[in-house]
Amino acid sequence: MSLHTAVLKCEQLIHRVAQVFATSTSRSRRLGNTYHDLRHSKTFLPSPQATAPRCIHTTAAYGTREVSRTGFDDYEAGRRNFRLEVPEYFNFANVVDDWAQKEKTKERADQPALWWIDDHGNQLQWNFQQLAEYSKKVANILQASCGLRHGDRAVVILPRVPEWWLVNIACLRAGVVLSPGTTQLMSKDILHRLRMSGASCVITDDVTADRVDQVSAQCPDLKVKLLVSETGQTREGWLDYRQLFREASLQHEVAKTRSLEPMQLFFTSGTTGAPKMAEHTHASYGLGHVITGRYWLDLTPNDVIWNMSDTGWAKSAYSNLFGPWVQGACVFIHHTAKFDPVETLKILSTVPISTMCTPPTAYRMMIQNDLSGYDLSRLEHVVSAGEPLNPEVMAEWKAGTGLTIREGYGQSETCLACGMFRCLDVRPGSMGKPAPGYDLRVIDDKCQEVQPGKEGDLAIKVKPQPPVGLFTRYLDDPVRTAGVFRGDYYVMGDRGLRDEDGYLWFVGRADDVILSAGYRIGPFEVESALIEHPAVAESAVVSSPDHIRGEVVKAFIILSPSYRDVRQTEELIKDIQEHVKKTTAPYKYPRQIEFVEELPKTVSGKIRRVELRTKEWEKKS
Ligand SMILES: Nc1ncnc2c1ncn2[C@@H]1O[C@H](COP(=O)(O)OP(=O)(O)OP(=O)(O)O)[C@@H](O)[C@H]1O
Repeated sequence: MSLHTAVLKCEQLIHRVAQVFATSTSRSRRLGNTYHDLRHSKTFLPSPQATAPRCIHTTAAYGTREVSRTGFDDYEAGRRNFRLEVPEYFNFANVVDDWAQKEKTKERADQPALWWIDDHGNQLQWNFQQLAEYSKKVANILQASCGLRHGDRAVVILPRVPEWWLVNIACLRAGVVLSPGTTQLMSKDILHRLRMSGASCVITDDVTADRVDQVSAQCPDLKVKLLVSETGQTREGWLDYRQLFREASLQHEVAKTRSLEPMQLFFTSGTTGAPKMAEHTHASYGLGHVITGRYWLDLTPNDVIWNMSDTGWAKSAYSNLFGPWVQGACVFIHHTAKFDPVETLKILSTVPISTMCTPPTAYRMMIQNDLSGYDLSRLEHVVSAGEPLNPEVMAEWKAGTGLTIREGYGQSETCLACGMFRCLDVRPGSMGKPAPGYDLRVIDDKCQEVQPGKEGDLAIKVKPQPPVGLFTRYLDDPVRTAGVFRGDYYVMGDRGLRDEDGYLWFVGRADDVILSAGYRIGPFEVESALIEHPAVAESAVVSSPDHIRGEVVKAFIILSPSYRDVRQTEELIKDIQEHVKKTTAPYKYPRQIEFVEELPKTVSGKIRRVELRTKEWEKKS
């Protein structure tokens, strides 16, 4: 099947996505701009009509559904009718080119596809035509200057600069397999990634270039280094992206990539141990994220989405690239070193962002502020993923903004596997229902589905067919790959349960579940109870060894600002414990509490309970 006939056979998708996958057109338009001109250019601002429609928040309670604009209105029927057919050849760069073509023919309004700002007041907006053209130049840099060939691998470690998006699309165009990394990586991590991925090229900025140079001699596969300097500097042993960009040709033919050949390699967050390298194909992420963009994010070409994920994680591919652009939406980026809740709220008040995707931690920090002081009326759809979302946080956000946060659940190994889709009545604390195309179940050790209300392993049925979005393997690690499959299932490493109505509830990562005196206790439930206490800003709950119960629940707590100077900590501990006993089943209350200034987190902001637990057990062994 050719690209032209690559069609998503989902009832509601057929018309639209068939157009998206239609022929790409190669065009040539002279660009007089240098890089710096581009960065500071204000090409256009979306007209008021082009911004997302204002939402009238009529949902007084969580129970009310919202009208989905692009996804489905009837969950069961939508799932039943969903088909995602994989053609023999597929390349997402053609989707970008197709939107570019639609802009020319006015089928898509002339509005940004990428809207970028930084902390210094710089702003940039590119439409799909510009994205298509600039990424063709970068594809030529990769092939002609870096000497990369179809199938070669490149590690890309860039902060949230516009070049990250160009390099992503350029790698697709050239058939180069991209492995993204976060700028927080140090030399040792970079060495590990370069070696594990076998990359022949590294693309990075000034800061990380230093770290690469400390280890590059130990990477025999690494042939070429491409510097994307923010300051315009050059560096010995590195190709200069800026210079090459100015000279690169605009003519480029998209590589003919098979749907099932490797496209990207993602390192997992390392929440539970050393990061694993999950391999995805052109189809698994390029096509699989139709579910993310259309059904969960519910995006249209008129939407502006802000996903705050770091460029180094799979989540960025979810909601910063494939999900939005398959729908023709605009990706908004704020290039900043650190998440600042007040700055975030200010941006939401001034930029017409319609859809926000951010982890629970960010919501937890934002609700510490008086939300009524910000005009958040343009926000229409808000989602959360990466960690479980506490119902208390949801309630406070709802009280302050009128908006319901809808959860999504997925991994680097998958696309969105489960979500609180807009057509579903929300149940706070639940992750929603399985995504279209995903047969996500709760199973026991013998691969039998467990009864509603009973805890088990969250697992995706992969036989007779795995869902399109599933990874192919952990690179060069057949043992680990085999270890995550059980019978007909891919076992996700998380524990959960399903209620009578088919909603899924996250209990905890398999390793984080606490076994105390015969009870199984998920940390999330205890943390959700704790955060309802006014003294608790954030917490992490782990097991601690106990000679009678085997293990007990221990909570590490960051106090909220008004409690930081409290002296009677014993009294406060008792009060918090009593509160938990009243809020959830008493056996779950934390018998031990320790107040801390901060919690260990992965660079993607997830709490590393494994670190606290290990220290706890080492301390007492
Ligand atoms: N909505 C959610 N609720 C609860 N947990 C979630 C949610 N979304 C994602 N997660 C957690 O994040 C995990 C996926 O994250 P990711 O692929 O980045 O790697 P990781 O599991 O954090 O790291 P590692 O596998 O290296 O330990 C899921 O398996 C789950 O544990």
